[in-house]
Amino acid sequence: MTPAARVAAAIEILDDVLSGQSAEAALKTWGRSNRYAGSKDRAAVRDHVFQAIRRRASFAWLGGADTGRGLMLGAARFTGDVDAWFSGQGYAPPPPDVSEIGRDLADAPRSVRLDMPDWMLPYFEDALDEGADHAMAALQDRAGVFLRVNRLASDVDAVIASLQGDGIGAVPVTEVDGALHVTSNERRIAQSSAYVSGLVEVQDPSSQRAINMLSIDAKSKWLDYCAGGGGKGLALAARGASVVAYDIDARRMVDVPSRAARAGVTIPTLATDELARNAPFDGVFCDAPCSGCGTWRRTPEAKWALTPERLMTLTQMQDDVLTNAAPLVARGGQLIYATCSVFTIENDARVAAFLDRSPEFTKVSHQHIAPHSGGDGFFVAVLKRH
Ligand SMILES: C[S@@+](CC[C@H](N)C(=O)[O-])C[C@H]1O[C@@H](n2cnc3c(N)ncnc32)[C@H](O)[C@@H]1O
Repeated sequence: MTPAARVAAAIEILDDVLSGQSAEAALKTWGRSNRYAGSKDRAAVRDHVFQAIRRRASFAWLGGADTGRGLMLGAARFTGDVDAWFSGQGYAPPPPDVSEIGRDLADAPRSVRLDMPDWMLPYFEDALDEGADHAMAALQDRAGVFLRVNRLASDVDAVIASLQGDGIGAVPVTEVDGALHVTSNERRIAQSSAYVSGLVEVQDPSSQRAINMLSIDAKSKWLDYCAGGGGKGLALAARGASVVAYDIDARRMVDVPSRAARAGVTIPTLATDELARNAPFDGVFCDAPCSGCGTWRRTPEAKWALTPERLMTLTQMQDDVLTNAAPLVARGGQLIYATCSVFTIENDARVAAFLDRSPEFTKVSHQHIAPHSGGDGFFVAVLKRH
């Protein structure tokens, strides 16, 4: 496919997304009916689609319409590719006509320039003050790919050499021990021998930083309470903890046993009625359900889907998680509350409300990580039970 034909494909897919399909579903449907497209074409089309969703407001402003064509025309005006992408030759979309007037981004409202729903601006300002615009701007572009070196099985230098052998470039992330930034051929990771043999896991450096700051005694007993795919539990196990996993939706944990086996550890999964009999735990890690606003570079559709009502529902779920997890913590043990959000209402405010109703816990430390730190936005608080 020519670069312009890829843009034409992105326009078609974006129209499906704007009419309500998820980007993954729309990409899949397009892929099925365009089997001639090679892996590089598919990757390029996917990148166009996700970037247009990340920058939906500013691209629509520049392109003159909130449609597939408007967004890609805005993308072309943003990168200076209008003549190359919109030539009308071959499979290229037709050139812009007089009605498709672009507007100058300098004249756009701040929420459009930052590609953020208007109502969310105060939430970013409240949490990040001067850093708010910088954080929102960081969410306008694609995230990097990062790995966690499995310290039970290898070390940073050996992993970098192994990845190099598979043609993949990676460098250590400054200040996050054991984290690597993949600098080339990131799409080969899942086939690389380092990945297949469990020397690395894909994990954002902010999550790694949060686990690194915890004090974890060897063989101490930990519960990954909102386990999902088990990312946090795997990192806890790599620190020497003995880990079990729980998620209210057991189907989300389906990959936990195989990921654990690949990493050379065992992480049993528990059902709700098994929690109490396996308690108490030295540590309970609650990676709570949240807006995910710190990760919106990876999940840009979520940025446009969040509503004030949904945010309030999430805070209730966060309170429930803390309330239900607290009795599972041993006396002297740790309760960890984490989100991939930067909003105060999901972070400090939830911890404060929990401490108010739970006098047997005190806060030991907490960390806010903004999404312009190199990794995702993240929050972690360490609470101790007396
Ligand atoms: C942020 S995700 C977890 C991501 C996961 N820890 C990881 O590293 O990949 C939040 C998870 O919390 C689960 N969850 C929501 N409410 C819960 C509750 N009351 N108790 C336990 N898990 C809950 C959701 O099913 C979801 O899988």
